[in-house]
Amino acid sequence: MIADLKKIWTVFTPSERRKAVWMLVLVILMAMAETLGVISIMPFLSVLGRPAIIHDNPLLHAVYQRFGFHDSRGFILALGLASITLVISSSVFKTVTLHLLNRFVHLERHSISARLLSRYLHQPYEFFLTRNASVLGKNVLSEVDQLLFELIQPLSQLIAQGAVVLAMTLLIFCYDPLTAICIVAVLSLLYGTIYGLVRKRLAHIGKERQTANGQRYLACNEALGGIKDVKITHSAAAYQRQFEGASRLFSRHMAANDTLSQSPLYLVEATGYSMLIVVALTLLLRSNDIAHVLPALGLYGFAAYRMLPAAQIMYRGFAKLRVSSAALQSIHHDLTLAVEQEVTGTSVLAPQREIRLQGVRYAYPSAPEKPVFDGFDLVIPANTSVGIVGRSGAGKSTLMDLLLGLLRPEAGMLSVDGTEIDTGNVAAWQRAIGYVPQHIFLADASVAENIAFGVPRDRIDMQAVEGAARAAQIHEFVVGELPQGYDTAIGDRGIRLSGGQRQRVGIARALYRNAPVLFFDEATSALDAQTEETVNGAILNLSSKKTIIVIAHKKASLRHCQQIFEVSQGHPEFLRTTNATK
Ligand SMILES: Nc1ncnc2c1ncn2[C@@H]1O[C@H](COP(=O)(O)OP(=O)(O)OP(=O)(O)O)[C@@H](O)[C@H]1O
Repeated sequence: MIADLKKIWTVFTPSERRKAVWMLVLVILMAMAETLGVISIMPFLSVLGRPAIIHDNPLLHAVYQRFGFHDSRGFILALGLASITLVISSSVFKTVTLHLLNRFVHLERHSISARLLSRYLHQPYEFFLTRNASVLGKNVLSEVDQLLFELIQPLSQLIAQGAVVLAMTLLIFCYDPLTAICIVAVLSLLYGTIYGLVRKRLAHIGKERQTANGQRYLACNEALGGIKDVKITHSAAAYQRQFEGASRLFSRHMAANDTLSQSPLYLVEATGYSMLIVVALTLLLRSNDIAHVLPALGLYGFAAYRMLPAAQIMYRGFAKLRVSSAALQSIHHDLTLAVEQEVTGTSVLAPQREIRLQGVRYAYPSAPEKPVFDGFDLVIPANTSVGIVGRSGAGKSTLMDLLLGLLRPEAGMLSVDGTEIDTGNVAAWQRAIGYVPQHIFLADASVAENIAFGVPRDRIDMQAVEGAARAAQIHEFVVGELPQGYDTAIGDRGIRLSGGQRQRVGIARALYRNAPVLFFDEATSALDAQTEETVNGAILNLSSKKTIIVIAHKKASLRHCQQIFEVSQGHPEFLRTTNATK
């Protein structure tokens, strides 16, 4: 538990830790205000029960004299009003503190999920080859909620109510130490025993809840993301079952968690109120004077009224800490992932002479013993067009990812004009690149926003968008057939466009930035022969001063390229230099 508490502390940033300390101070003040409310009822009840006490008790007498009261009725009235004022003020203060606490917790949700997403986005590309995207999404959106609302919020309430219980105990202790010790002992024994009985079950629920939550997200994302395959293979029922299984388990665990963390309340309430009656009877037997018993009973009653729910909330905090431990572990782990220092700047590393892969070895993390390349050499002269072919699985996409600087060679290097590409200059190299992948990702935004991908709407250069769209042979379609031209929304992942149209939007995107190096990974495979020919011709015409690298399955798609290499068995084989001119 101590380890978990330390982890929570490290999840906060230094400024959030300072805020957390302020919250703690407010919470303690809240407990003090509450105690004052309880104390204020005592003189009122004492005088109400036995007005003569005004003159017996020196403190009451001094107050009576100081404010110039003439009869006990007026004094009782004033004491009652003072007590009401204190109780109301303490409630107002509590409400404000509660709001501040809630604000802190909700803004923490924002802060932690934003930092977690940022951590993920700054991981190297390889990280995403081994981690499932929907699990990462679940961590950012759902596990952070679990951490905040099922752990940090109950924990803050635990501290708040802990202070209340402590203040109440001290108050009763001043009045009657033995009773205070008895109350604390009984409450601790009750809650301690219950917690001891359920703690293992709570930890188990926490772990299973997290797995079930992941499976829920996975089933949902896969079914909706691959809706076409789901429809055609009629696998909706299977996905529905997969989702429902995980979702039901998740809900059952949440229900068990709520029950286990709430159920002792009734037992403890029953015990608490029974104890109150026992205390009342004992007091009555001891003094036989109801006037003496009344104030003490008022105090105990009010203290019990405040203490029992507070003790229950404390128990709930401990129980939630147990259940949410698994979520805390994974968020804490991911928040401490090392991130690549992003090199800021605008420099562009455009090749003047060559792009070179030299002695490159690369194996995927999941198959470290099976390198895709070992001792791989390739030289791409600047301002030429180079085609790369190879059978399926030969390593073309891996080669592309190495050239793009997404994958880092384990041995050997990628260099541009003799400069080795490393973490310090990979961003400058990538700024020189326009890339058209095999599967183009289109955002649910307008055509213009998709072509100028990543550029804020108001900073899009519409002339450049149109120029790129013309070169990619999509301009006529956009202005002629789309209802709002470049402003037309193309739907989630471009669902309102054909495969070829999507590819051409992707090509226009690569051309928009006017990058000196263009990579095409099977980028024209969805185009008919005539459009492919026109697109390829247009790209090569447009890019008279560009280095173009094209990956294709069919050699025929590479006829515009000046050099063609075939990748086979981890090595490039120079096939030919074509007559293609740029
Ligand atoms: N993330 C990965 N983890 C492990 N192995 C991988 C991964 N991606 C690809 N591979 C393996 O690396 C080899 C090269 O794959 P790559 O995708 O580069 O081939 P390719 O030539 O582009 O194939 P295709 O033309 O079918 O797209 C294959 O044996 C493949 O199984």
